[in-house]
Amino acid sequence: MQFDWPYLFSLLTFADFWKASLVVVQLSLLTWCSGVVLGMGIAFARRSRSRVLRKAAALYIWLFRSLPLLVLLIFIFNLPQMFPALQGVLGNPFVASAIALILSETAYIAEIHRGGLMAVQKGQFEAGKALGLSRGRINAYIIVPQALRISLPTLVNEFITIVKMTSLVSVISLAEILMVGERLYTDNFKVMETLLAVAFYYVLIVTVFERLFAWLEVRLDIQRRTPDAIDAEALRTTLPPASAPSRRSVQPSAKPILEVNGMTKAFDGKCVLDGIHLAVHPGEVISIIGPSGSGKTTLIRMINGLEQMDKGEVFLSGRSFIHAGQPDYALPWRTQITKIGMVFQGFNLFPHKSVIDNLMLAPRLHFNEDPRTLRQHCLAMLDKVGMLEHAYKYPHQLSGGQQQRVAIARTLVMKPSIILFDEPTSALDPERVAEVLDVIARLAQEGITMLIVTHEMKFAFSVSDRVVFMENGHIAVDAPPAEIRQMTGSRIHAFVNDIAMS
Ligand SMILES: Nc1ncnc2c1ncn2[C@@H]1O[C@H](COP(=O)(O)OP(=O)(O)OP(=O)(O)O)[C@@H](O)[C@H]1O
Repeated sequence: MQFDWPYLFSLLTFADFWKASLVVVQLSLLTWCSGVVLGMGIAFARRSRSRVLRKAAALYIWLFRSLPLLVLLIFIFNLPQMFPALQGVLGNPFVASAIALILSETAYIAEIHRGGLMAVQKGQFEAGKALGLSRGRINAYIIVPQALRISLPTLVNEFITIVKMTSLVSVISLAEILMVGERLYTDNFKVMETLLAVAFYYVLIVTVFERLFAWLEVRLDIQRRTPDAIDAEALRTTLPPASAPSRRSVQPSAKPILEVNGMTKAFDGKCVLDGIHLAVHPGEVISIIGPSGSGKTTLIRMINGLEQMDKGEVFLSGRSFIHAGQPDYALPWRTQITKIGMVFQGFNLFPHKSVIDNLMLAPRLHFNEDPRTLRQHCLAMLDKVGMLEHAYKYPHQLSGGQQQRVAIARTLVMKPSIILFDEPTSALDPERVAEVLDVIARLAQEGITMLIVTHEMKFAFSVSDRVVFMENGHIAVDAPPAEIRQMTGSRIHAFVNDIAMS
């Protein structure tokens, strides 16, 4: 039998094929979009703390990944035999196909999302939590956008798989591309010509969508973005005047702004903090030093609820803030957390947001401030840490020291009563350490209350009102630097000298 080229070319303009292509596109998009949304729900359920939810999600994924799509399609299309009331809905092959495809694809896409969610660094959630954002907002604004960006290539791949899988729905008589072809070649026996036309339509759909998604990937790729140029000098003149640095005035007699009472914590049965008591007064700068593993970071993380304590309580401005056994996101914590700022060792900037958006995210969600005023305030804080000209860059376009200065500005825009610093310079190259320490020293001069975990002894002794020396989960020394300098022959003296020599 001769290959019929004119017949093949005529099929490229055959109306039924174009209509069937539209059905394939509609069905694929509906399946993919529903799968992306529902799959995210299942992925979260899979990571939920609720055992029931975790089990239910795992069961769903196991079941619908095990069932062949063909079996599912025929089963759903024939369900009205058991439940005649469903005939009105499932009697429509498009609806039955969509339901079967969505049920099946959601299971696969949920696992893709789970991979994406797992790839987002834990510090991102903690940064959101430290900024007082609810779990839902952290997920919506910080975690999910990053997870989707990570999974996009795999999700696109899944879309293409869906397009090809739609050919199976011909089994329940939906007029998609393969079905149109089958009808033709069973009439005229021109199998090769017809199947080539069928292939053409699938390749065309896949190519169009591949191009579309490739364009989307480029648009979403922040690595390719060049930041808008900024005239920092001109911008500075539009900013609200920086408040004149208030001379530091520590009032030891005033009520503590932060009080830690009997804080105790064990990890895997090993006591890491053993009944810590600490009072921080307004305007005070306290450095926490001590050997590795003495519990400094754990202490600071428990003060703002990033880690749960076993015993004890934290008071903020005289009010109970966190206590042992308190559920995560309990009300007192929720309402007061923005008063405590946190600067992390690893910066934890949001990589999918520009510098200015990193600063604006939390205040925009917390405070009912006019967006223009808020933006000006954020720019002023960037100016304060010497980062104004970098306002429209992304975190990956900054050095470590610059990222840490942005992280400090992000904390300052929340107008906290006290800022906790967890080894703010430990992740920096030696030549970048000074620029961050300078910023912290300036904040100290302005009278901002600070609790700083640090290994920078010279800095700690020069800016602090008190130095707290921790050892084996205890506070071994809590005294002004001048007093500590007199403690020759003591353990802290030896420790400080050791660090200074190293
Ligand atoms: N999530 C955790 N699970 C188990 N053990 C932990 C956890 N976090 C901290 N620890 C342990 O608690 C102890 C204190 O850790 P922590 O990070 O508070 O010490 P640190 O004084 O800050 O040390 P470094 O100066 O090295 O950062 C260490 O022995 C550490 O291994």
